[in-house]
Amino acid sequence: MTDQPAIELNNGVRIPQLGFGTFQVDSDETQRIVETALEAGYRHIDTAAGYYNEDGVGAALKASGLARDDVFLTTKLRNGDQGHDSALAAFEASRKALDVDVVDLYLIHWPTPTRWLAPETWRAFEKLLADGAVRAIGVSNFLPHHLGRLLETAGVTPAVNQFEIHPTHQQPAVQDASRAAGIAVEAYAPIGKGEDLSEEAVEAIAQAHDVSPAQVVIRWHLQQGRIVIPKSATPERIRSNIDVFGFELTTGQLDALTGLERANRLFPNPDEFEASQFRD
Ligand SMILES: NC(=O)C1=CN([C@@H]2O[C@H](COP(=O)(O)OP(=O)(O)OC[C@H]3O[C@@H](n4cnc5c(N)ncnc54)[C@H](OP(=O)(O)O)[C@@H]3O)[C@@H](O)[C@H]2O)C=CC1
Ligand SMILES: O=C(O)C(=O)[C@@H](O)[C@H](O)C(=O)CO
Repeated sequence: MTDQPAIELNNGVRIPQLGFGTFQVDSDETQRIVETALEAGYRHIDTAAGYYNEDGVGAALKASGLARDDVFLTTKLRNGDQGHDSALAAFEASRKALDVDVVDLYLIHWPTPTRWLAPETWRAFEKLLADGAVRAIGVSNFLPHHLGRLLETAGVTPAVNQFEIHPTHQQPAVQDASRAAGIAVEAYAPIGKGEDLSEEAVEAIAQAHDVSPAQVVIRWHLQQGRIVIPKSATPERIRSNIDVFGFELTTGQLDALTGLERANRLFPNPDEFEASQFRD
């Protein structure tokens, strides 16, 4: 493992704080960009059954020649596979596609509150954890009331909540509720799908440090203790997005970025997103 910051999860497992996202990339391209990412030094890859590219991630891992223990792999359960037995079957399919024995972090992708199958899904996740098939279990897109509802019946507290956080949409109440429950906060769409990079404050801070706007925003997440998983399919950006350990933002610069909040949601509201994520 390269010398990068890690966060200790609530069960003692350590996750590299900076990871690499793979949403909206097909399998072949995923293999190429994950190979580039691993060469650049990323040791944490984020995928999902619903991205239909887990096999590309697995192929890149094999091709890299890195030891399995040196790379932290996260995948997620598709909404349509929630339920106890269906989650266990879907996990086996993900494990096969990734071509690994153990997944480091397995997430319930969305709460799907109308169907609300989280309690029985979570029992399956707890079994996978007890069996050693996964090292940590968590959730994604859970708002405070979804966390509260899950915790009423959960035996194991989720290790991670992965949700949308970038300068123009930070969801402070979700961050606070997650942390208060001992759940690590992981930022997805961390640079606002690229859209937050043209904010004047971001550009000014980038100029001051002679770095890119993306490096500034990634650094803002890291200095605030969040796990962060930027995606890029562009080799130069893949490399520069991890080159963020040679400068530090001042408190004033952190505050200026936090001041960009304007509830600018780019992904669905978790209270409304019930899509199965099946392809057909
Ligand atoms: N749990 C969930 O529901 C969700 C999880 N995720 C996860 O989070 C990851 C990251 O989120 P994502 O939605 O991909 O968005 P990001 O915020 O990571 O932004 C990705 C976009 O920014 C561009 N970009 C990347 N680096 C730079 C740079 N240095 N300069 C300029 N533009 C740049 C990319 O372009 P290009 O690729 O062309 O370089 C791409 O268009 C996902 O890939 C996925 O793994 C995301 C959404 C939902
Ligand atoms: O990227 C993800 O992980 C997602 O779950 C979402 O992008 C979701 O699948 C979607 O497509 C929202 O429109």
